[in-house]
Amino acid sequence: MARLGIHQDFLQDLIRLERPVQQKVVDTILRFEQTAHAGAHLEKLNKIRDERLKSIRIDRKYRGIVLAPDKGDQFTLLRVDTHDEAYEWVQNRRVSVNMATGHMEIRDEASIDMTIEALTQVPTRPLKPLFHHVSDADLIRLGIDDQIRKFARMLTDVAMLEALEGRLPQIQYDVLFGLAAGMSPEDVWNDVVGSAAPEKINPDDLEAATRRMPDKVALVHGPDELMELFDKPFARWRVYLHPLQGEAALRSYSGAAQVTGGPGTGKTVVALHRARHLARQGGRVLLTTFTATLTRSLAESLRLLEADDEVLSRIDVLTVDQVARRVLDGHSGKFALLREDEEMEIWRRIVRRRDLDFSETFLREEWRQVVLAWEITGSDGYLAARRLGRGRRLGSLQRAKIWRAIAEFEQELNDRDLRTFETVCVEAARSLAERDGKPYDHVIVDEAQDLHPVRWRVLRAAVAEGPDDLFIAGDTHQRIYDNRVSLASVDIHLAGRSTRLKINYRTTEEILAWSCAMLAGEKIDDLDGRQASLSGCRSEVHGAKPELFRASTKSAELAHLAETVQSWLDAGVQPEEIGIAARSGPLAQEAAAALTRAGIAATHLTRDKDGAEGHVRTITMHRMKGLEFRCVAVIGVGANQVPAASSITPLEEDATTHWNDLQRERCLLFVACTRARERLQVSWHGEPSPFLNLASG
Ligand SMILES: Nc1ncnc2c1ncn2[C@@H]1O[C@H](COP(=O)(O)OP(=O)(O)OP(=O)(O)O)[C@@H](O)[C@H]1O
Repeated sequence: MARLGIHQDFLQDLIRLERPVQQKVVDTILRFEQTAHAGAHLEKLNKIRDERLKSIRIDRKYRGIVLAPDKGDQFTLLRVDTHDEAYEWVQNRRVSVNMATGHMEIRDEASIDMTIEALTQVPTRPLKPLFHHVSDADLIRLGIDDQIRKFARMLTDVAMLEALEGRLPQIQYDVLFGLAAGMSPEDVWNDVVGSAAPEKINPDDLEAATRRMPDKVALVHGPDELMELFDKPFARWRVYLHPLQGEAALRSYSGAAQVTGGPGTGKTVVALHRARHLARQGGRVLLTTFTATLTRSLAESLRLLEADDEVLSRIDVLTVDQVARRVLDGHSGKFALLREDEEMEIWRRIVRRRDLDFSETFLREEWRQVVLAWEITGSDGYLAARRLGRGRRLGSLQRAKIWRAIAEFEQELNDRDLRTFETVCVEAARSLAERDGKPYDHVIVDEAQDLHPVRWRVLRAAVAEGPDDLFIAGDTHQRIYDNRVSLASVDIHLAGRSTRLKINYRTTEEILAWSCAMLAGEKIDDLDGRQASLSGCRSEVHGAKPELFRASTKSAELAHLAETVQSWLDAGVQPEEIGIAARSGPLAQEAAAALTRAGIAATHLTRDKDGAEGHVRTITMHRMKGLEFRCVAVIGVGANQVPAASSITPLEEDATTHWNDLQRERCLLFVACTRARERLQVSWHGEPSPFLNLASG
């Protein structure tokens, strides 16, 4: 039976078509797949360069463009447009196989030929060729074919290359752009070409070429899946998986493994596919992360991915704290949990009573980051502790005083039978470690960068050490809480079982590059004790540059926000596809009120309040994690608001924590900006935040 693959770019176009046209596209595709001689539906086009491109009739006005291979029965739908537009597109295009990646690629062959011709006419000028430093052998190895090589050799300036962006096959353009920017062929190979080339590439076998790119061309199984794909085009991650994503999600590992990568590279998608894969094999799976909001969104996505209730019943989607509470409820019964402000009050009383010259925040962090993180139980251990990650040097006498204060705090919790989230985890980890039977066969962690060591110990103890025990997805550039860990210190050893994803599927290249520039020069550790890197993280989708707006007052900033949101709505963006992020809850709330006053329905999202249908969402930057929007406005990015002064430890109190706090605030802004799919506006009143990348907006 003929199979029709759907190219992902086409799916994006489809969202823009009117509903009745979408329905006709679905009908056409179903008819195509149901007939024995699928080719019979296809029309040959005259005067086109590549005869393997055929047209398919959708209705009187619309045509589809289908790649029909010379042999085989796998076809690929590349485009749907009005008759004239579709014909204009196809006329000059040629499809080929990239000899480095083995993938199918499309170029505007006519424009490239015309440019070569025009350049040949220009009298030679004594300018150095742009690629004088790159040998033909390197160009060929990087997949630059004859036509593009001829073009590349004529260039003397990168602007000439940029003028043909969108007309060259994308990978070949990126290769040349990287070389022109001074990257070595090795770096270009690693960052652009990516994975190892397939062994044997047949330049004429387009069917094999499309099979090698499941993240771009998905073969849909049956009409239901097809309808669903059209109904929920944003959930296309269910069927389009990059080979690296698929491999990371489905392979067997001899022990703990991780997937890393910059924002929007599909780490959560991999975690979801892995959870389903392991549950389908009969395993009891824990899919976990650090906030209840994120678990809710994971659970929803999982239901999109897997319809079988039996498989779903084998997957628990819980925060680590929920897992720990379940364990304790099981053997200690109900217990009282301290809120953070109540806990601070106890520390404050201890500081006053003992007349200490340390703040309550310093003591609490010393307890969390040294005593709990390193499982210190006695004064000897504390006096000898290396206090990694803490910046203030402490003499023996100071340590002794601090230890007395910590012991008093722990005693008070004990006497009053109180627990904090962390102590619940400590007890749960101990209880789990003593058990022979573990509650799970596989533990999958998303947003791993934000878990405290005590939570890691719960997870380590919840699954027996062995093949496929722990699978960890995270990106330390997006760490937005105070928790740092080296996995080896909690007995999780990755031993090189790590995959780094590089293609961002959420954001445009313009938004991604602008946001990444805010982290340039920051030294950020990964979970394995090495330095993390965003190099090579890129998006294949282009769009408008981020817009920066400086207002003189807060009300002028909010008035400008209302104008921007209105212009997005006027352009056809749905209200719920717009997210407004602010550093503080009150500012996010004010933004919702300002929008409402301007006649735009808006809701401020909180732990207990989801956005209503037809409402724009305003959210704190912390709550942006796990969400994404077509259009994002980040507001209040002024020097007085970002970083938030109250979240920064004074330099004189603890220098390391001070710098860590600043880095975390910078990462928080990075997270908020990288939630935008298509449009990003960043605004402030007064002086701009020192983190802002003012240069290239
Ligand atoms: N192979 C793919 N094809 C199409 N879309 C994809 C693919 N992989 C991921 N996506 C989409 O990209 C977006 C980001 O994916 P996901 O949330 O998994 O990334 P992430 O790496 O976990 O992001 P972050 O670290 O920023 O939270 C989602 O909209 C997802 O649907």
